[in-house]
Amino acid sequence: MTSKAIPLPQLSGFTEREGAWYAEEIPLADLAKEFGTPLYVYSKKALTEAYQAYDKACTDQQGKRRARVHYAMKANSNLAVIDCFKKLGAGFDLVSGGELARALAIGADPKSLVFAGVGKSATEIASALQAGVKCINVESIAELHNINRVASKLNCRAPISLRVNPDVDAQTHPYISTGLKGNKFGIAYHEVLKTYREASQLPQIDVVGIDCHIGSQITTTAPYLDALDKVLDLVENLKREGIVIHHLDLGGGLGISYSDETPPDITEFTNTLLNHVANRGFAHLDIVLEPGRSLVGNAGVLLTTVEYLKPGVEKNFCIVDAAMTELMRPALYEAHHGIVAAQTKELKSSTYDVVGPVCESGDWLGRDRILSVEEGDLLAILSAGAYGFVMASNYNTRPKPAEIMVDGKNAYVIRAREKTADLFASETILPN
Ligand SMILES: Cc1ncc(COP(=O)(O)O)c(C=O)c1O
Ligand SMILES: N[C@@H](CCCC[NH3+])C(=O)O
Repeated sequence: MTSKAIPLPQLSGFTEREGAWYAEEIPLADLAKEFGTPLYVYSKKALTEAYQAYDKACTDQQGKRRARVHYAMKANSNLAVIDCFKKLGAGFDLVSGGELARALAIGADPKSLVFAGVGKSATEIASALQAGVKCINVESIAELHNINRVASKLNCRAPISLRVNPDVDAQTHPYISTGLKGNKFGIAYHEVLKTYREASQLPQIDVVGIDCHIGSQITTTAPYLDALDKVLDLVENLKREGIVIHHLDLGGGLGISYSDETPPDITEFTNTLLNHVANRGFAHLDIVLEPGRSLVGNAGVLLTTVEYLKPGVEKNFCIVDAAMTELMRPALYEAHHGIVAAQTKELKSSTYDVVGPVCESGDWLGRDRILSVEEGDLLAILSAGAYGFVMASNYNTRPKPAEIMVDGKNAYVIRAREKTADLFASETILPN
């Protein structure tokens, strides 16, 4: 039936009732029938609850706001998803001109936007300044000077913070660790004070904040507190030098449970960080949080149909119609996602590697899964709401799947399935 050996994550938007899996009030099988597979399905309830947990923890008992959530839309940037968060009161963390365009397309307040990224182009910097974003998080001295030049050309001032690389081990997968001195992100800790001094002398630059983001899928608070202490030490030193910091951006990175991980819950995590800031005497700062995965990861599943069962010499393969092109995380990080049959069947179970049709041996979605399935059955790949569709590709000329948002008994197409002909519509062949 399911991969019994490995626990499934706790989900609020997706439940099993009498052997059938539902997205809120709709059986997954009905969604697959109506919209086809592969299919991304998101639960509005699940992402709303996650946001509200952050929002509540960001408000003190007197109702005073202690921090603001700027959703890191890189995790899932579908307009319907970001619009839900905007309506709930979120700002956004951006990493490209494309994400800026998405935020502006849904009418986000530019003053709710922070813009990070190691390689912002002059065009992207200009768009952010023209839009009037809250802050550009600067990741190198060279970028700082480029921002100053662009602001000078536009005859405006650029609000900036420096992204500190605190050299703290987030104890996560090496590909998604960002706060170690060997990572490309942020300004080396020992160079931060010097760079702030330089920034404060530049004619078009306004120093407004300080920023730190140490990685993703982090399951303990200890590395956050280590990084926070280092950042607050810098804020103290800057104050002594007369450089005033107005906001403190603590980044994102809180992990979710894909199977048996036990990250702190959103409330505990947020309280621990904000109480630490307050205990060190910095509660007056405007505090920014940039969660991505913890808001959407467990609010989405990827539905896929079993094409063939292929008994192998060493392994049995369950070949499905989704692939690494739809969900790249297993191929890229050997990431685990729970996989369940959308409808339980009384069949003999077997152990399978769940694989896609793509022409790569790395094209797998789950390994050694115990499943009771036959051809044509529907599987749900769990915890696929973050870094799922956004990392999809058209490799092997595969159209990207549709995305659906479920709200109670209603399902909405929030992105239509791509059409094969559109994939090469902008290509041209030589005249002869
Ligand atoms: C600057 C920045 N902020 C926030 C995030 C969101 O991280 P997560 O989805 O792990 O919460 C990321 C991604 O790691 C990031 O690079
Ligand atoms: N894509 C990564 C997270 C990257 C976070 C962005 N810095 C994942 O799927 O886990």
